[in-house]
Amino acid sequence: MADMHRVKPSRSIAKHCSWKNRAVSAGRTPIQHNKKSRGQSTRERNLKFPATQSTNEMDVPFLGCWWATAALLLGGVLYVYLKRTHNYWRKRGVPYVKPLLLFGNLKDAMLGQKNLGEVYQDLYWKLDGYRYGGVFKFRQPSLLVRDPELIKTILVKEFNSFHDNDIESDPEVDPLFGRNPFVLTGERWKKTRSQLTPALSLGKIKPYFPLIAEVCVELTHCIENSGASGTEFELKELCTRYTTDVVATCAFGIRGEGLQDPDCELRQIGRETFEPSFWKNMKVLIVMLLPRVAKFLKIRVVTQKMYKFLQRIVNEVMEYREKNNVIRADFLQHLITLYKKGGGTADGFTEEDIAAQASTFFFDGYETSSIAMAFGLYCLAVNPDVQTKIREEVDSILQKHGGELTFDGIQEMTYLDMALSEALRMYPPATTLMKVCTKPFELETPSGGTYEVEVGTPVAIPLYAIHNDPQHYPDPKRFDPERFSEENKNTRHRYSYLPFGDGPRMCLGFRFALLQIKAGIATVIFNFRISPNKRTPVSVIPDPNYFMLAAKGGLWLDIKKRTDK
Ligand code: HEM
Repeated sequence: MADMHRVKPSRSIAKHCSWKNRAVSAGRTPIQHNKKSRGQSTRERNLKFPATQSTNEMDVPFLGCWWATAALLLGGVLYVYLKRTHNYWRKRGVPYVKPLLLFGNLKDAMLGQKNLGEVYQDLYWKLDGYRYGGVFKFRQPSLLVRDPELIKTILVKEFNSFHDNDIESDPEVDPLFGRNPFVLTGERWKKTRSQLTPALSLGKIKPYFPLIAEVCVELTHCIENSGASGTEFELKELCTRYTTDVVATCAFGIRGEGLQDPDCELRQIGRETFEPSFWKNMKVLIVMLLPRVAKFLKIRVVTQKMYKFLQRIVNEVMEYREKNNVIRADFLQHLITLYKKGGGTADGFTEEDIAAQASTFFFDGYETSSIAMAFGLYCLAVNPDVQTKIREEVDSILQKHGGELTFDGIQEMTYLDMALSEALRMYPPATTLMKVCTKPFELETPSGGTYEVEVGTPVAIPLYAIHNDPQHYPDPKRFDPERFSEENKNTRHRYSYLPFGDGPRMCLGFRFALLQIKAGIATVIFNFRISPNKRTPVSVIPDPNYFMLAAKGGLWLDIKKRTDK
């Protein structure tokens, strides 16, 4: 609470007084200066002039003075510009966290000292006791929302006032990412969302399941045949190779090779985009936090090399299917159907849209899912009793379905569902929802007045902080799947759990994500035993150089073949 500013009328008098005192002491400065200038100013005393000087020689210090004055003036203007917004929340009677001059409240994220989720968690606690408060995204005032009921209002009830995500990408500059529903706004978002939604309903993803099951077989082979020192694996890397292959087969219609070859082309593309590094993180943070700067600097999330690669594979597969009359139950087929219906016109669904939306699957789906799967397995390794319970569930359901991993079987694994929900609570891959106000909206201030959220105001919903708040989840660091039993779920506010967001902009691929993650975890638990080793972190430290949530140093553990099957 130390650096949080609350608006209390009685304090404003004190503030006036200190302001007045400063003005008086400032008034003294010229007098002191005049005293000094009776003789020589410090600057003059430090300058050594020759006994006789021409006027031209005298120009040098004069020029120096000129530049110094200009620099001072410029610095002053910049200072005023950066500082100008700092009164924003105080003037509106909104509790807020005191900003720093350049970074606002995001210094630790921008300097790679803390993960963005942790930065928003710190701000969340500084605003403890309030439903919402003001923070600063650099110099831009933005809202941080704490109260689940208010979150529901923003995401669902008053969706029209918070319609868009706080991110911008120009399709002209970044043709693939610029078409991603996550960055689209207004009518264009609505149209694209309605085109893609049918392909990701529970009924529509059921036919994808045999493709996922094939990758699960590859996953088993991969674990049996590799691993540093035989049994040691880094979970995030292993799970990313799995989700790379699932995306390859379901979204691009090709056989993935990530589990066979960790350096296959699609995995390289993924690494180029997502592997934690200070500069990559900086690029993505600029796109996420300073969308206008990103637009001005023409920063691309999808590099030219990736763009060409993704475009090429989509074109090749389309050509092959066209020539050979192949129709396959996958996401790409859905996109091809949309293209054919739209006639490929600029107004309809174009060829570039096919590549863009197949890439959406890749960019929005594969990394988030591999993070969730890795944390899910980590939680089971360090909680062997839960692992045993899940193994019993998987064994009995597989037996019921003739020893096969099936779509229906996965839906019956209720304890696995509870355990994965708990892992997503503790470690939500997307740590913060970033919305923007699109229509003025009134909020009550703590003093009983009102404040109108202005169009363009960013709104942060800090999922990582809310999911780890003991008020919603007592003893939040304890992994306890029972929190997600039907009975226990009903004891807390629904909007205190949002790993996939909610409302009309909720994650489009959440059903698919849960399906592929559960299939992957069930495969590992059915075939192997997983246990911590010397390198397994006792507690997870979020990687500061990563815009999502990943464990610094990785999630290492042992995976050994089951002998009791
Ligand atoms: C565990 C895995 C995943 C997590 C944790 C996750 C999380 C999220 C979150 C938090 C959002 C923002 C929701 C909001 O603003 O309310 C989102 C949006 C989105 N996700 Fe996911 N996601 C996952 C997997 C996937 C997959 C597999 C796909 C694709 C098949 C996908 C596609 C999308 C799309 C297209 C959006 C933008 C939706 C819109 O703005 O209309 N996600 N996701």
